[in-house]
Amino acid sequence: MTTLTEPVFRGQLLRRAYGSGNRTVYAVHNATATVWPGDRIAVTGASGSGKSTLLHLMAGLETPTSGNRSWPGLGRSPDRDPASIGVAFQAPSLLSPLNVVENVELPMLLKSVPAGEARERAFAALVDLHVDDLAGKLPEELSGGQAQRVVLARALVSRPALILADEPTGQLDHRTADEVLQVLLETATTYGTAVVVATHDREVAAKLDIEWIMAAGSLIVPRAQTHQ
Ligand SMILES: Nc1ncnc2c1ncn2[C@@H]1O[C@H](COP(=O)(O)OP(=O)(O)OP(=O)(O)O)[C@@H](O)[C@H]1O
Repeated sequence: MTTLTEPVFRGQLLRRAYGSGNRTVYAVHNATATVWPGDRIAVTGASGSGKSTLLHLMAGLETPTSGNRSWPGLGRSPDRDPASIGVAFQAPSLLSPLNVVENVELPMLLKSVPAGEARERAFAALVDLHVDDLAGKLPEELSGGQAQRVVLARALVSRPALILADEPTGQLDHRTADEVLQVLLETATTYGTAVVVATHDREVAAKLDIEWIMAAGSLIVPRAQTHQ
């Protein structure tokens, strides 16, 4: 039976290799870490150090070359229920035929939330992220920063147990970045959501409680997080 005291993610000696032979790159090398409900984690490190690959492994979107991972606190694997993890990744991920509000309500409809409630919650998330005026627009009509906020609204709206966000404020001005991070953290507090944010921005990292550092594929985490 699932209890609230189980981690939402556990990875042990996770590796992800690209290429083969002497061209093999270990984007992530022997990463071991645990995420507990409500954790607020920044993943920092230089460009190319493996932050995005780590988040993709944690989301179940990449298969590890070796190592084990599990999501005990989610009750089931994200392979079977994609809506239980909210993801906000760098690659354009909004569905192009759907407008903004339809994109944001989609994870809830997949979870069988009634359509009226899904629409209401989608609007509320857009209001929180100051993009409700864009509700009827198509993804191709959005700027990079607007799309980033819509993707974040979609990640938050189904109140997942775990949100993984890759540079969620990378295309935003300073003030908007602060507001967006605030919304993310408030939502996390309200719903006990664990948040893992990959970022280059020291100010963003300073607002989170725990720092994981990626260095050339190796993950350095606070000691307490490797032994639980
Ligand atoms: N699909 C892929 N095929 C081959 N190599 C890849 C692939 N994805 C990532 N890599 C390599 O793995 C390493 C880690 O990449 P990753 O995107 O995870 O780093 P990052 O820390 O997120 O970088 P950035 O901060 O620039 O987004 C890099 O050397 C990259 O070139």
